[in-house]
Amino acid sequence: MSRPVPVLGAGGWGTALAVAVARADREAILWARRPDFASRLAEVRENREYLPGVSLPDTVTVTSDLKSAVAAADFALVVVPSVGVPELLAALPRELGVVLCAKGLAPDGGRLTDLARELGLTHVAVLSGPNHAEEVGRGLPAATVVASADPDLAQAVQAALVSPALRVYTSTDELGVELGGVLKNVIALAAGMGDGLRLGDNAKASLITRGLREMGRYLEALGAHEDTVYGLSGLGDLVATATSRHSRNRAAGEAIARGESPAQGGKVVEGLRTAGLLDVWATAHGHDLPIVRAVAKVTGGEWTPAMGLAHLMERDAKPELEG
Ligand SMILES: NC(=O)c1ccc[n+]([C@@H]2O[C@H](COP(=O)([O-])OP(=O)(O)OC[C@H]3O[C@@H](n4cnc5c(N)ncnc54)[C@H](O)[C@@H]3O)[C@@H](O)[C@H]2O)c1
Ligand SMILES: O=P(O)(O)OC[C@H](O)CO
Repeated sequence: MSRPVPVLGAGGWGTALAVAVARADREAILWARRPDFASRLAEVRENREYLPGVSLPDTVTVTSDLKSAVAAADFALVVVPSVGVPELLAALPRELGVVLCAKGLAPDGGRLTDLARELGLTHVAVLSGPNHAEEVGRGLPAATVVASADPDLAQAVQAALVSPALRVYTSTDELGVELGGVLKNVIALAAGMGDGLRLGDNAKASLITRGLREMGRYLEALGAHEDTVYGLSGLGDLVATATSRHSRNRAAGEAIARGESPAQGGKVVEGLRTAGLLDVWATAHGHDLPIVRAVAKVTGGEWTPAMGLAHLMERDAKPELEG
């Protein structure tokens, strides 16, 4: 019999993934950090704070006891915001497989997969794609990618999630899949700023296209497969996030451009943290990421959104395919 799948983190995405596991005819153990929150969720069977309107199936159990949640598992889905990933990974048994689902960076601006390995975890995978929790939780059709250097782990995760509502692909390009999800949040913030400034459809399409190019250049320079950026974790997630009414990153960008707070009701907006980390890291390593630079300057309070726009529009004219 298949073992239950621990889903560590009971925000919107963790809750939707636990429901997806149940839909794949597997038992899920949903771990929430706060005992009172876990008790309420176990009783009410609906995550009213982070994913209202989605009922937890009977095959999802809820706990705040991390040790018991992972005790019988081969692997766990790690679904807390990137800022909480180091502490959570440090508390897990070294032999456990970890599937990193956060679309963010480690505190030093590096990759969460590298951090996991530095902590002695050797079975590592990432899960990423155009996957708004609000839709996956409701069983609307979606596709996603699990990438790992360990093909057995990737296939085990695929089997634990695949259902008629969720098509799960595998990939060996862990770096490309991981960083696609990280970068698209920053481009989505820029798209939201464009919405807030009422820049129109041409601007949105141009930003997505040049954003994809910026992502592709960066990923390839770091060693990703050249096609990964055109897959679900790259183009797919960029489109889903830059255009969706569900996206917190897009909505945060729109709020900034309107002079409002980017906060999204206590829900994580990864791009706000990523933009600055990525700008510093990319600049230190000699990469030119103009959209990331503009978003980092705006979210860091140094530039207005209009200055960010000017930074992008007034760059030197050049051939499209050159950089
Ligand atoms: N929401 C989505 O549609 C979606 C889809 C794919 C990926 N993601 C990614 O998944 C990650 C989690 O996002 P989410 O939407 O579930 O977030 P969320 O804002 O809905 O919820 C965050 C959850 O994590 C908990 N949390 C916060 N800090 C923590 C810490 N230090 N340790 C343990 N738990 C902590 C919160 O209490 C809450 O339960 C993010 O990196 C996000 O980019 C989200
Ligand atoms: O709501 P966002 O902007 O964090 O995006 C959620 C997912 O990453 C979309 O795939």
